[in-house]
Amino acid sequence: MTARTPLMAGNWKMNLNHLEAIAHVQKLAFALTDKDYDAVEVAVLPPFTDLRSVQTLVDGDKLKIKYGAQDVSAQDSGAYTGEISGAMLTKLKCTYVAIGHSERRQYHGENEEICNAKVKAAYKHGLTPILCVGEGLDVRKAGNQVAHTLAQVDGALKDVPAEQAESIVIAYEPVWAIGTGEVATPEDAQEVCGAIRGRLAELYSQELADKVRIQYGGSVKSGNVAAIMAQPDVDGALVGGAALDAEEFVKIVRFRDQ
Ligand SMILES: O=C[C@H](O)COP(=O)(O)O
Repeated sequence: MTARTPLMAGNWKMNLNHLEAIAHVQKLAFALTDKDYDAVEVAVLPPFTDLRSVQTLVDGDKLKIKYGAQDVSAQDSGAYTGEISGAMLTKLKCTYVAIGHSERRQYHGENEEICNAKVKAAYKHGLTPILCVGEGLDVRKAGNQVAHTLAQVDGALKDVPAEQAESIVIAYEPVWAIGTGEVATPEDAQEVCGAIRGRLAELYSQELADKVRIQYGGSVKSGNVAAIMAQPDVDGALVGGAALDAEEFVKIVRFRDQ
């Protein structure tokens, strides 16, 4: 089995303007040490309007924090008002881009076909997708969380070759746990994250599946992160609300101390 470096990513959603973004990243940079970066990869996903400020800070101070966007257009360029292309994000030296977050699926009608096109667009432009998947409460109550989530994985990875898919990050985010304070139990997280790894092995190979990082997301906090990270198929967290508090996010990065 390949050792997977945990990825702790803060998804700021529609919070923090570009000035607040600078102050926030400075706080993270001040607190995080080489010891932290040796153990964990740390990333932030600010709103589009913050990315240039974050890039300037990260470049200027040679920070080890990675960053990325919360969405990307499936198109390369042209008459797509309001869209941001992968090339634009690469130009800003983004590493990651979240694709198919449940809020994009819920409020912007993003389905498997769109997520698949966005995954392909991300790879085309040299970005690493953080593909977000996960079931809503009705599906969970019916006990169909694994089948539902695996169908999302299948759809988003359709015709994506192994040499690209091996670098993907998949974030399992049960929708009922997002922003609700109702975190999945470690066993719930492991059940679905393990099934995702199993599906990657079927779609590609066990070797590829063992390389892919699978995050859990949904009400992650410093108080619950250690138990979730102790699960064998959980390789990081996609953190929403708690990532807006720099001190709390640093504690999450230091999950081994909690
Ligand atoms: O992308 C992050 C997730 O939506 C989790 O958000 P949350 O930590 O506020 O529950």
